[in-house]
Amino acid sequence: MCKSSIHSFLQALPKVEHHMHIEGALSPSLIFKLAAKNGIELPKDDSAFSSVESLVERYKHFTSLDDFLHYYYIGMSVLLSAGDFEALAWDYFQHAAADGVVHAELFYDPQAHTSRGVSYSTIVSGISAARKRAESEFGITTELICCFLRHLPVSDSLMAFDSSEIQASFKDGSVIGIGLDSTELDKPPHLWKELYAKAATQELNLTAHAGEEGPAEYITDALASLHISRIDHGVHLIDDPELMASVAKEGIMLTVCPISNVVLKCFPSIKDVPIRKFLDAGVRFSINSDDPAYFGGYILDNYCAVDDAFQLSAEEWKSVCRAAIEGSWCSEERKAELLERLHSVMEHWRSKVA
Ligand code: HPA
Ligand SMILES: [Zn+2]
Repeated sequence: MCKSSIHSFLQALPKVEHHMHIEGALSPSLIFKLAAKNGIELPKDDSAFSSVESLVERYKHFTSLDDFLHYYYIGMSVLLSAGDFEALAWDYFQHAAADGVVHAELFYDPQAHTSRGVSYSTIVSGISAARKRAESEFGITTELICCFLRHLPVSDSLMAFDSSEIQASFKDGSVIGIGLDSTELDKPPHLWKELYAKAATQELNLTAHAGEEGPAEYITDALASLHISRIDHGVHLIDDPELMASVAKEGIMLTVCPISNVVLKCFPSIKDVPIRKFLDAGVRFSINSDDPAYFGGYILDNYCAVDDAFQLSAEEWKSVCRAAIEGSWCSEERKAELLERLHSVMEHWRSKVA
């Protein structure tokens, strides 16, 4: 962890989170609690589910994205009622508030719940109750991004997208964009071209996971076929200097998740995550937690890990935070407030170190 004065500076920075799966905030203790409450039997043939401690231990040994996703989908099987989703989201917002998050754009995976018989309104109403409370108690503003699952047939995504409940949540503004997540290898982005074309006609914001485990070509493909304005992860951009220069020039933001990348074996250590290379190449990025309850770190842990590995200057941290605010999908008024807040934190920091 970082030294205490740097830590307090990083804590105070007004953080925006763009890459945070709400189901990835489901802690082992909440999994066991909700499983007991809801009478859900966790797998008996996997000793990882013997106790909270054994599950925490298993999470330290993920071998790949798909190895993690196996546990991610079992974990979320305990979520049944709106109250369960509210408890999950509230757990996240308490961490977010402590870490200095001021605005969060949260992913959720409706297909993973509706396929288990949980209604869409149960998911969204539970998360919304926690969102309202986070805004009134912590001043954290939030948006929702509906993610579609790549391990399922494309036709499933199209059916979900067209469902009256999901359409209603786009129309009433409670959900502002779509994303694409889950298994990446052998699932090239262009397969979801029709889904993204439909979403574009509804003026939804568009993002997709690309170049996490998959190659840089998937980033090219996602930009060309899906017309996304952000790239989730996108770290394999580093393998294609020409593409990197074009992403920098276009100002397309990557939502980078350093601890996730190390835990899921995309890179051997945080030092290998191309943070410094992106800074040098002028690639915009935000720093995010992805699935903090599975990866052992919330957003501030990610900021601290990056600082430990790369020793960013205060000005570099300011530019990371500014890019994150500017790359958000909130109102221009909210962005202006957040930029003002960033300015105040920087002034305060400079007066302390002067
Ligand atoms: O990092 C991720 N990648 C793909 N799908 C996911 N679903 C949750 N987290 C992830
Ligand atoms: Zn993700």
